[in-house]
Amino acid sequence: METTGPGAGAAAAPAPAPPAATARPAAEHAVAVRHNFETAHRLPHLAGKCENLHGHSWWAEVTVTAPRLAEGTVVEFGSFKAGLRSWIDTQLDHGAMLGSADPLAKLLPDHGCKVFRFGAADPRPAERFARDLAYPTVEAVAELVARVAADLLAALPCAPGARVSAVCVSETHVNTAQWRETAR
Ligand SMILES: Nc1nc2c(c(=O)[nH]1)N=C([C@H](O)[C@H](O)COP(=O)(O)OP(=O)(O)OP(=O)(O)O)CN2
Repeated sequence: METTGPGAGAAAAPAPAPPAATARPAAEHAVAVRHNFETAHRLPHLAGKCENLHGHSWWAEVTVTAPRLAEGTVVEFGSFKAGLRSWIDTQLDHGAMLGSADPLAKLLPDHGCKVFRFGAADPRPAERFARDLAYPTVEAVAELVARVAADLLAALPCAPGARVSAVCVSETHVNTAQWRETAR
């Protein structure tokens, strides 16, 4: 009978635990695109000067992240930018972003003005992205752009696991808001 060697005496050491299913990769790739738009907004729920209809030169930066590349890219810049720019220019640029409860949201379109409504119970197709966002604060605009960008990305060829992970929107040189992905 064998009395020495592996397996004899003390119990075998437990096998190392497999990586947790939720483990994040050690590194990821991220690309970002920017676009600007000239758009008015009004925040009647905030006291002060933002109750006035006023305009800003807005910038939006959208970051797309993926754990690995496909054909060397996360997503091809040109096609992603084309979709993002087209949506922003059509829906927001040289228009006004207003809460649907704002009387101007009814008045301005009656006078031929371009209006994008936040919190609309009867949204146009593009306004559905902002249906649960009551007023066009910078924070809400960042969340809107994140939803629009995710919708555009879903229709494009891109790397496996590619997703919109962050959006930064600025209304002035000193006022910015970031939307960031948390749970995955
Ligand atoms: N958390 C938020 N606060 C404010 C928002 C917002 O979207 N989210 N928006 C505004 C107004 O839109 C306003 O245009 C900006 O206000 P404010 O920074 O106070 O105004 P100025 O740009 O004139 O300020 P400076 O002093 O010139 O920096 C308000 N708050």
